[in-house]
Amino acid sequence: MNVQWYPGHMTKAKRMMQENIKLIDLIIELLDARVPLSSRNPDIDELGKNKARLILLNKADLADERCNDAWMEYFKARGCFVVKVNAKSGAGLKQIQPVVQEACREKIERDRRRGILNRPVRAMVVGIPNVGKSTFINSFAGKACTKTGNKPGVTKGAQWIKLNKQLELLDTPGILWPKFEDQQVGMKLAMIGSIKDEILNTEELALSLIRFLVQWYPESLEKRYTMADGIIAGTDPVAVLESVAKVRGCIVKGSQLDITKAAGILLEDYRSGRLGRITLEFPDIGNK
Ligand SMILES: Nc1nc2c(ncn2[C@@H]2O[C@H](COP(=O)(O)OP(=O)(O)OP(=O)(O)O)[C@@H](O)[C@H]2O)c(=O)[nH]1
Repeated sequence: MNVQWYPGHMTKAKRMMQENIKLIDLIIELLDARVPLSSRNPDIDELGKNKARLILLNKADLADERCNDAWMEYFKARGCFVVKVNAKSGAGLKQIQPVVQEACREKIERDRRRGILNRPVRAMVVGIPNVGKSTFINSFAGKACTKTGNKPGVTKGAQWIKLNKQLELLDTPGILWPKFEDQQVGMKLAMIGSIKDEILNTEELALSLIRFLVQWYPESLEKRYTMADGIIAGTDPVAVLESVAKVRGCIVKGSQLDITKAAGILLEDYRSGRLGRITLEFPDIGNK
């Protein structure tokens, strides 16, 4: 499956980010905890060089907790500051502030040496579409925050959300487009729902997901669809998808199975977490 999307907006978004990056001290990079490598755009390393960086493993509630811990270790071992969060419920957000202080220690000390005291750290949230940037900004900023509006010397239109005395957030997140050179990356991003289904072959995608689940999380299929003995063990993904269609009553024209509908149901069950907490890539063995 050849996954391509959004080509027209990329240049504009990148230019906006380049402008905004000049204004900030810290980049808060959101990754999807289910696909931390595939949801990462390496351009950020170039765009954000000389800036402090904090990685947030978002949607941690949808990912396998053991894998979350392994990914935390992976990023820490590479010298990154990392926190796992659920931007939707707010879980993990309290741990961010102290890590921000730590990530920006150099800047804070530099300010102090120059006699600048208490200048807040300015941060920008970046990430691929649908990773949870707006949700994060809203829940992290909460209700108590105030928008500080335009400031002199700052690009017109840049709005800052004052979170507390130590931290201000740019209210417009930076959108990074994922890299599709590797088709596996495109597939995984499609599985988590970051690519519009209209441009995909959902049956092919569902079959790929089934192949993965049969290998790594067979119990998730057994539990959700109470499948007959042997279907999952048989490892024929088509048989599994047909079984989903039967269990969910996806029938057309009297008795024919509606495989497209079953594929949609399976993908939605995965994306929403109804299949359980499932991570699609793991640090030790790469493409799981
Ligand atoms: N389960 C879960 N869902 C989340 C989490 N964070 C965000 N979401 C959901 O993910 C979807 C996308 O979130 P957004 O905040 O719109 O993502 P975005 O990165 O701003 O998206 P773009 O505007 O497309 O760039 C929404 O349905 C959110 O409710 C999370 O931590 N856990």
